[in-house]
Amino acid sequence: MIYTRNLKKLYKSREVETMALINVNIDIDEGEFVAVAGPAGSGKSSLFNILGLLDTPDSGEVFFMGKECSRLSQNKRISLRRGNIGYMFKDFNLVDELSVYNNIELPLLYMPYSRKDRQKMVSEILYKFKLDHKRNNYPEELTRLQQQTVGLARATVYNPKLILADEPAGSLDSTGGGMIFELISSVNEAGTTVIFFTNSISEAQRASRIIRLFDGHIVTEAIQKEI
Ligand SMILES: Nc1ncnc2c1ncn2[C@@H]1O[C@H](COP(=O)(O)OP(=O)(O)OP(=O)(O)O)[C@@H](O)[C@H]1O
Repeated sequence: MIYTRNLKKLYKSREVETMALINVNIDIDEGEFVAVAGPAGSGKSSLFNILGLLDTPDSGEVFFMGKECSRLSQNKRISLRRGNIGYMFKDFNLVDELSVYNNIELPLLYMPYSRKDRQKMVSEILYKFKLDHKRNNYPEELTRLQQQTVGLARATVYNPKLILADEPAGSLDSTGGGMIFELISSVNEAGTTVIFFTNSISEAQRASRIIRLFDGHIVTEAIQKEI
């Protein structure tokens, strides 16, 4: 599904150079549920952005669905990720001015779906995630768990092949975190590959496999349980 070869990411400012990723090699198969775990500054966001085709490495390669993407133009990366990759962000990233329904519909507006198809897709996911009664509410009227559930609904409404989630429970209490991980697991069980990024080992243990990052390196990989 997605794999990398000798990824390097370097940030340069006038005074300092930071190696955010150093020779990162990962292989993720279709249908896997993988956690990338590491402390602050270990390179998780850099890897999220590169695996999500939002950014490119300074060297090394990224293969997504059989295609090498590290040197693709921005437009080509946009068309490859559109419909294929769903993103969940730590701070939800919902549009405050849009209702729950319109937030979830938003990515579909950039894809070739008719209005009728969009209505069907959004209604189905609202029902599935038990958000139907909130369809006309705005983000500020929701609990944090409901906001993150809308974030997951928006990431999955077009049935992407891969979901990338950056600290999906980072803004939630442990009960809310447990509930969002149950929903993410259900999306994975339905066939979507999931990679989530976390600084919490107990959260990482919800995955089938943990990839540990430390100072831009992969430290160990552990199979947690049979898939
Ligand atoms: N735009 C940038 N300019 C300069 N340095 C950066 C930039 N982005 C990240 N870094 C540095 O690269 C390293 C890896 O950062 P990254 O954000 O990928 O790690 P992280 O594990 O996601 O951390 P956090 O959990 O704090 O978000 C850190 O040392 C960070 O300070």
